[in-house]
Amino acid sequence: MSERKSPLKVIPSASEEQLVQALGDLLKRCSQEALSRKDKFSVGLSGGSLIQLLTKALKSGNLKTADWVFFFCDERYVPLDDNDSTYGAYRAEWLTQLPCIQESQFVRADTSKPLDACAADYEAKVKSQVDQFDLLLLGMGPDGHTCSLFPEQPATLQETKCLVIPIRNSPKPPPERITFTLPLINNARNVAFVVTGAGKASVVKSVFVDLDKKFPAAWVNPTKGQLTLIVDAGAGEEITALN
Ligand SMILES: O=C1O[C@H](COP(=O)(O)O)[C@@H](O)[C@H](O)[C@H]1O
Repeated sequence: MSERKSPLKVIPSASEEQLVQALGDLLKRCSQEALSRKDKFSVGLSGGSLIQLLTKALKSGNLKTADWVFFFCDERYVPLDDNDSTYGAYRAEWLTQLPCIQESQFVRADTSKPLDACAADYEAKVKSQVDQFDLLLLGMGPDGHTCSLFPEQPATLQETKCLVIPIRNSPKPPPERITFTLPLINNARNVAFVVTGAGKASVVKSVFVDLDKKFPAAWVNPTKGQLTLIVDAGAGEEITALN
C-alpha cells in the first residue's frame, strides 16, 4: 500500500448510457480547460473496450474536436490494416462515423520500422508536440495491466528515462507492442481509467482501494494531475467504500 499524490475521483455508472455520458463530460471539461490555455488539446488513447465507448461518447457528446490531437498510450506492433492495430480500429470507427475527426489528427506509431526504432521514433513524435498530456484515457485488463505494462514484466515499471518503450513477449497477443512508460503517464494533467465488466471487479478493488503494486495499473499515480476512475456497476461492485 502506498499513498496517492492526488485524490482519486470515482465516477460510478449504473448503465452504459451513464458511463458514455460521464466520458463525454470528462472530454468536454478537459478539452475546454486545455483550449483556454493553448491551441491544441492532447489526448492519449488506449485500445480494447475503450474504443467503442469513446466512439459512443464522441457521437452523442456534440463536442468540438477540431483542435484535438490523438496519440496512443500503447500500440500493437502490427501493420495498421491488421485487426489488432489500435490505430486501425480507431480509424475504422471514427473516420466512418465521426466526420468531424480527420486522419491528420492522429499521431500514430510507424510500425514499418524495427520495433526498437518504432518506440524511439514515437517518443520523438510525442516530445516534439507535447510537454504534458492534457488527458490520458486508460483501460485495464483483468490481470491489472494498463497500456502495455504487464504484471509479468515488472522491469518495465522501473523505467525512468524513456517515455515510450518496446515490449516483447506480451502475455496478451500480439506479443510485440510499444507503450508509454510511467514517467510520461504520471506527468499528465488528467489520467482517467475506464473499466467495465464484473470480471474486473476484484482487480479494480486491488488496484484502486488496496493500491496493490503487484498490478501495473496501481503504479499510475499522477504527480500533479487528477486521477479519475469511470466504472460500470459490474467493475465497481467491490469498491462501494470509494463511491
Ligand atoms: O491490450 C490492451 O488491453 C488493454 C485493456 O483492454 P480491455 O479490452 O480489457 O479494456 C488496453 O487498455 C490496451 O490499450 C490494449 O493494448
